[in-house]
Amino acid sequence: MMIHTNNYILNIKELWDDVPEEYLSHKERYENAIKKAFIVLKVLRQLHTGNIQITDHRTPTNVYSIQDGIFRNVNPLLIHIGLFWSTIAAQASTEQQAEWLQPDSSMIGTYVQTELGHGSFIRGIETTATYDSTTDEFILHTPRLSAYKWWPGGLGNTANACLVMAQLYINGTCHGLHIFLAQIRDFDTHKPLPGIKVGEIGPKMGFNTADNGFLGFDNHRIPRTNMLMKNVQVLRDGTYVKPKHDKLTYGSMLLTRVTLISDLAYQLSKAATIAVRYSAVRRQSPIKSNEPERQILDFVSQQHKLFITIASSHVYRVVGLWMWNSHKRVTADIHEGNMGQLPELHALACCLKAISSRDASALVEQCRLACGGHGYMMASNLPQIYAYTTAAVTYEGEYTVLLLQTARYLVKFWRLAAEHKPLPQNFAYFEDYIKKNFEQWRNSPEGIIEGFKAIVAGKTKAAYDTLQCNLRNGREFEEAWNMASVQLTNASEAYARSLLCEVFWKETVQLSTKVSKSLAIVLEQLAELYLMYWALEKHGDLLLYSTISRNDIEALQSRYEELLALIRPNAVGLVDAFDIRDEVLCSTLGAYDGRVYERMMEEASKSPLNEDVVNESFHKYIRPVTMKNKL
Ligand SMILES: CCCCCCC/C=C/C(=O)SCCNC(=O)CCNC(=O)[C@H](O)C(C)(C)COP(=O)(O)OP(=O)(O)OC[C@H]1O[C@@H](n2cnc3c(N)ncnc32)[C@H](O)[C@@H]1OP(=O)(O)O
Ligand SMILES: Cc1cc2nc3c(=O)[nH]c(=O)nc-3n(C[C@H](O)[C@H](O)[C@H](O)COP(=O)(O)OP(=O)(O)OC[C@H]3O[C@@H](n4cnc5c(N)ncnc54)[C@H](O)[C@@H]3O)c2cc1C
Repeated sequence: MMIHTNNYILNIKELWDDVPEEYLSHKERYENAIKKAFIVLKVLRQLHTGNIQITDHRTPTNVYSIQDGIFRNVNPLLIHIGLFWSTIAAQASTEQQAEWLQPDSSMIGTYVQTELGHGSFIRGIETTATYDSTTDEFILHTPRLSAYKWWPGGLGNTANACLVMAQLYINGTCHGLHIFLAQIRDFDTHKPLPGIKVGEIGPKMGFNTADNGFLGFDNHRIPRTNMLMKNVQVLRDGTYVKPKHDKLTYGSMLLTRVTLISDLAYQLSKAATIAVRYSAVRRQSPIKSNEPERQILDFVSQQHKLFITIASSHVYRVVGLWMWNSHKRVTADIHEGNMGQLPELHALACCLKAISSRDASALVEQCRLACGGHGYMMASNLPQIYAYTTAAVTYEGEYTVLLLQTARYLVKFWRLAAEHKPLPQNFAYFEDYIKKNFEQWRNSPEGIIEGFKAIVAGKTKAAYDTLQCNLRNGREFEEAWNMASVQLTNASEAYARSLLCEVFWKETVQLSTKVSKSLAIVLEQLAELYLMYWALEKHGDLLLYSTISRNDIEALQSRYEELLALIRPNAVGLVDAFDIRDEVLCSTLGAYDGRVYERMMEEASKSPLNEDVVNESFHKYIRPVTMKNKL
């Protein structure tokens, strides 16, 4: 059947709510979401098997992105689709994949790693998987309350299987964390299997349809062949065959961190679309007293809040793709047995995931504030986008924890530089910094990129020197590291920013040669705006670590303001170009037709509090008090 999938999905009536989901109870929201999730899953399966064919080259992406509109919150099958299948595909042996990755499988799975007691420090995970060679089984066990799994999406009510991260024990020896496939509910009745305690963790700031759950095992047995065995094996006699790299088990986290960058770009484009369109419709105060009220988008301070959001969405789209391609290359190398590029990929993914999620949530919040009071309405959809985006600062590796991973990588190269040992080309600037080979400041994108590299070098040096000083004062390495951790995270943050600036600028310049002259001009303006914005934000660091002067900063400020004016006429066109349908934006403020006030009134009329002209609480509670002496 040849179908244009977007229209197909848009026409499935059950996927679209008459009553906004905010008016539903926690339970009703889940039930509504799960109904929709299985309609979407069916469409995805039909796409997979070719029963529905793609007539639009962008369709696979759109099926996923349109889910934001269908669920407004989160698809309870997000982890089933996004992490369960991908982890099996990446970490299970060929035979396991053939058995488990069937399109008509009965398994609805999730990725179960975090525990009540441990999320960031995963070596501290307490769930055990003990090999019993007499029965050829692993025994999964939750030894205490803190070992209960806590958080996995879809675990509460939906999943009947999961990939569980547990400490592997063979003959009393702990071999560390490994991943096991465990069935947790009966496929037919959906009742928890004996030895399984499973449930949902309750309402959260966002992710309220994600069905996050808890799970405990009471000596639950699974076949030995349920350990994911692509990179590591346990043989029938209990022999342990080590992986080629001891962090390959962490591969799903690495992949998700990479994919999140593009997802966050998309969330930013939604927030920018809403806030820019609203700012073009909204008029408040004249600029000159004798003039009519102006579109709020004409206020330069409003442009300052919004254009960086448009630019940042492009940055994370470009850098997300760049990281995706790096991940593909490194994974292909790993298949060939070459692990050499893995540490770099991990270091990049950590800091870029941390900064992209932090930037995205700060900018979404900025867009919400830029819409004034109306941005606070759920019907603007900005609160939901914020709640979704800010969760990404924590999940898949908490912000600070990930920056500290990247800091390990930076410190290694600084040590090489300090000891005058050879450095890879991409860290040659560390040596320049040590030799004080400072470039003369240039007020240009290239100059700013060099300036950011000087900040990375300067901050890494400061952190490294503090670390060494702590060591000289007799501290043990881990303690010295903890004492330097504020400076270490600062160095990582600067490193991420320098990467973002460099990759975005270079890719934009390259892209500009392939598109029309007029488009190239706008793309370069956005890229330049991004670099100028961050140079001005970090001007204190530039003064500390580069050769920039006060005059240079003033010139940067003027150019930045010039760019705001240049971008203003294209602002609405730029967000229209994100091409996000009204059904996905779900925003009274951001719809394409600009009927903001009409839509707000239409949404308000859906409030159950408007169902009765006089609410019954008046008779029960208000009237007895207000009319007490008058009756
Ligand atoms: C679009 C999808 C939407 C998704 C929806 C949301 C779903 C959310 C799901 C989740 O949140 S799942 C749970 C995610 N949990 C985490 O991310 C936990 C974060 N913690 C960690 O990753 C680790 O604990 C740690 C912080 C990396 C430390 O691990 P560990 O204690 O084992 O490390 P060390 O022994 O200290 O060794 C560090 C050493 O290892 C290297 N390394 C660490 N991770 C990786 C990796 N993934 N790949 C490659 N290498 C890795 C690291 O570079 C260090 O190397 P050296 O410096 O020692 O050379
Ligand atoms: C919406 C959502 C969905 C999730 N989905 C899943 C899922 O599907 N599957 C799953 O397994 N998990 C999931 N998680 C769990 C998530 O991965 C963890 O919450 C996350 O890894 C952070 O761990 P934590 O909660 O233990 O935070 P903690 O590590 O306790 O962090 C608390 C504070 O301690 C600091 N801190 C901790 N360690 C260090 C350190 N070494 N150095 C410096 N500071 C430190 C942190 O910076 C932070 O400020 C989800 C979480 C959320 C919010």
